[in-house]
Amino acid sequence: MTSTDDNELGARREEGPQPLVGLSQLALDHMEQGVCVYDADNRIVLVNQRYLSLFNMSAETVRIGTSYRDVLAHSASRGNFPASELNALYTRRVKQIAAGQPFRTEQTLASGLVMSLELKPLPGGGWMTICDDVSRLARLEAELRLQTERSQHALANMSHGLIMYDADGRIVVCNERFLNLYDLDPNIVKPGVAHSTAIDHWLSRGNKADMPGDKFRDSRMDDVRARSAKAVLVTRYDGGKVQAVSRFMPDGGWVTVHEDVTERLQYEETLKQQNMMLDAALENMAHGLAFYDSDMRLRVCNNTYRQIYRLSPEQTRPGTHLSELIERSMQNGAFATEYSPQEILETARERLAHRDSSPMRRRMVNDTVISVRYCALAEGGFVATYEDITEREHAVEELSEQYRRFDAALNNMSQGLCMLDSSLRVIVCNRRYIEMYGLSTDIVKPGVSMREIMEHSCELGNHSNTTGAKLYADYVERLREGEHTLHRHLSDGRIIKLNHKRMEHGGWVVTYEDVTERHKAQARVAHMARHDSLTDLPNRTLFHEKMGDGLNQVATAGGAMAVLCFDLDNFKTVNDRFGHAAGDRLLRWVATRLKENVGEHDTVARLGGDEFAILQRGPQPQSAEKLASRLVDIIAQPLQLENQSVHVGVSVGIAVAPDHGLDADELMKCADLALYQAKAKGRGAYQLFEPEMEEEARRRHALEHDLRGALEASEFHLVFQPQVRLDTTELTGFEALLRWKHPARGLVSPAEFIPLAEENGLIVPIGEWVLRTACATAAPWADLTVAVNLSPVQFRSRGLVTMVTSALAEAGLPPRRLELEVTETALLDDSEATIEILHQLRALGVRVSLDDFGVGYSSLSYLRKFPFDRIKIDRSFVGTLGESPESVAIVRTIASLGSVLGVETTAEGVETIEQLDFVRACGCTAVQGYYFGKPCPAAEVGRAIETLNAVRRVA
Ligand SMILES: Nc1nc2c(ncn2[C@@H]2O[C@@H]3COP(=O)(O)O[C@H]4[C@@H](O)[C@H](n5cnc6c(=O)[nH]c(N)nc65)O[C@@H]4COP(=O)(O)O[C@H]3[C@H]2O)c(=O)[nH]1
Repeated sequence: MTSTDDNELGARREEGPQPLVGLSQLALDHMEQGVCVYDADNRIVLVNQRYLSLFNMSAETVRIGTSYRDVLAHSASRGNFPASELNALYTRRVKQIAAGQPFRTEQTLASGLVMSLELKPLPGGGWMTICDDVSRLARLEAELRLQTERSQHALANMSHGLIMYDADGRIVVCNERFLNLYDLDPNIVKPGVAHSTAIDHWLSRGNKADMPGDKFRDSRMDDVRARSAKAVLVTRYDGGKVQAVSRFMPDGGWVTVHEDVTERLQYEETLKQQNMMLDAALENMAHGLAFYDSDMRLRVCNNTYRQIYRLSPEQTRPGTHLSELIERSMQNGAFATEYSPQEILETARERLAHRDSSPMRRRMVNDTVISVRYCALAEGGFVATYEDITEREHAVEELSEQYRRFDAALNNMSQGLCMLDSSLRVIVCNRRYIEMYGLSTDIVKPGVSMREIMEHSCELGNHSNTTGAKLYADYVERLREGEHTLHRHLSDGRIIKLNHKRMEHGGWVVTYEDVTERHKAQARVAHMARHDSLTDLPNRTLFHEKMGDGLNQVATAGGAMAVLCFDLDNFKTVNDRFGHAAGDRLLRWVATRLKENVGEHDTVARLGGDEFAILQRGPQPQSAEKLASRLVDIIAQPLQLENQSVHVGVSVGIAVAPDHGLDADELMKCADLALYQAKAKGRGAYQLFEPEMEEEARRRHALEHDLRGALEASEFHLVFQPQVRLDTTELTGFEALLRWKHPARGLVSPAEFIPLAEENGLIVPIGEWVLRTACATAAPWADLTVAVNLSPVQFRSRGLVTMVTSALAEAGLPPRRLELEVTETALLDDSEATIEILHQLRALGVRVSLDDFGVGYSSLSYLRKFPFDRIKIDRSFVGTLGESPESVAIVRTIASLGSVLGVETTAEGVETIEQLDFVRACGCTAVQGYYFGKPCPAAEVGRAIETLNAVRRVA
């Protein structure tokens, strides 16, 4: 107590027995609790120091006699509670005290102390308050709570299962891991549950030990009783393994920790297996293996080692020194004689000292070669490996040989070859490759990149208009596409074909082939496929393509295009007379004339034989007609062949797109029809297609169709025209002329149907009918001849001579009364063969005359080749005698020619007395014409004979 208090207490002492007050006060002052006693008027009668210090109150203010209200006011002023609550607090407390029941309350003071206050009414009035600092308790409690939480947390998060029992064998605590580990029910396994119950539940969940359940339970109980802390291995319901270890506590309880050892056991098992396998592998290794310690003493070796060195297991006991091993194996005859034990040992020492683990060869007996390596170990000692490389050495030798062969093959290949790795660096390349590009062997060698090679190749000038970098970039791009072939056009004109094939393990094999010649040949073949070999003009195929293109252009862009079809008028004659070489020259000459007369965008083609065609753009048909006219004139010019001047002409048919169509075939057909007409007009003419020509063609077709049935339908008959000797006006015979009386068309002119029959070959059967009918008709005529026309086509058909023989025999007509009329055209086709036939006919005794003489080109040469009995001067000359001096000259010439050759000359088409007189004056020996008689049916021949005889008599 303070001195101030002493004064106060002194005053009190006077009020009571001193010894008691002093002791009480002393006791009060040493109390842990604060005490303050109030009288019934709520004034302090006793207060201890602890009370004042707990509330941080002044002894001057709070002392005996101080009212409770003042005490509270002072406490509020010390910040122990808000002053605003003073009245309310005072009133409430006083009321509670007045209720006569003790009560407790807690108050947190300004100092932070937590104060427990007990207010108790005192018997006989008054009351007291006992204050206790409960702050430490509260702190302890909080700490305890935290500790407990941490423990629980640790327990819950333990990786092992944990269960704790008390001395009575009841569960104190177990963690969740424990429950999960064995799939236990937390409602069964919980604090307070007996050990045996927990074991039963554990067993019921499918967990087991390596003994029956009952036995296991008993064994566990025994362990507890014996406080045996042994580890038990149990099997979980899912097959997992758990190790349980119990620890006994001083209070009699125990804790068991359960650890899931499934993986550990598996790992250990695997390790065991691995070790076993390693042992087995070591023993069964193809390589010999031996471990030595730092003293070069053997620690372990395998069987292969023993076999290589011919050592027994006894001789290779651990601890045996390497030198001993070497000596023993030498004694056992393992080594070839070239080695000494010291040498081998020394080598081993040196290699180990230098940590040289490179392989070294050891020759053993039987030509076996062992590769030995010493490999020093970090922890001391070394491992030695021994590999039998005999086979490998042989293989290497073989491989070297193969490589030499491969190298020879590679360098003797006609193709270049380059093997590239996946980063396009050269693995190997051959000589041909280097030569092909003229590369330097200093640059192109294994390891060089394709990029460097390309740069080098560019520097050599192999590739124009590019750089090595660009070339390489393009190359890489192409390789991305995979295997491919590409063609490099080198600046010297060569073409190199590069073929890229992937290699199995990455990289490329590239072959290089000089395909320049092949390309040229292919180009030639391609050119030949579309060009005529003789003239080098486009052929029919290319012409059609070009025509297609041209027509497309006309269809899309407008304009016009003409197709001109050319046919040489006299080609066959030239070919026959001068031979094929001359014919070829003629064709080339024509090709040149055509080419030099067309524009650069026009196309000249040879369609075959003597057929040519031109595609011409420009205003049409004017351009085409102009061109045709010019070419007709040019080709009509004489040409020197075999030192002779030859005349050929050309006929031209023209069709124009779009006027005559836009279809190639259609247009060609139109040009052909026009050509047909041009030829019909006479030689050396051109003709523009006219739509009527189609009609004409149709008509011709219809006529042809009817003609085919005419013979069978007996629509033919013969008429006979008299032939008269001029000097005596004697009737010498008749010319048989064919007539076709069509049921609908009426009489069709031979001039119309004979060419048609010749075109389609019908002339052969028709001609036979004519001959047989003429012979049969003439047979009864007394000594008169019958002249029958033979078509050139009949000469080409086989059996003409036989047929004539048969007709004569059949009719009983003496051969000398048959005269066969042939035209020059028959002689043109295949003159040699024709002349041979004529000789055969002559040999039969038949007379042969040359018809329509004067209109051909080579009459004189034919006259030399065959001795005709008669020359018939074409009626065109006779008909124009009055107006054409040329005709006069021709008739005169032919007549005098006949006279010189001793051949009869018949003037055809004599209609008038003037013509008769004239041809007589010219020296013709015979005539035929309307003057002496028109052709008459067979029935009228008798009368004609009579009439002519009468005329003769008159003459
Ligand atoms: N204007 C006129 N014409 C006269 C005169 N004298 C005769 N003629 C006609 O001239 C043609 C003479 O026959 P060709 O020169 O052999 O010419 C023949 C001949 O090349 C051919 N031909 C007729 N019959 C046959 C035949 O059986 N076989 C063959 N292969 N061709 C025949 O048809 C051609 C024409 O025969 P045709 O029309 O019968 O015409 C006949 C005849 O009627 C005359 O004074 N004035």
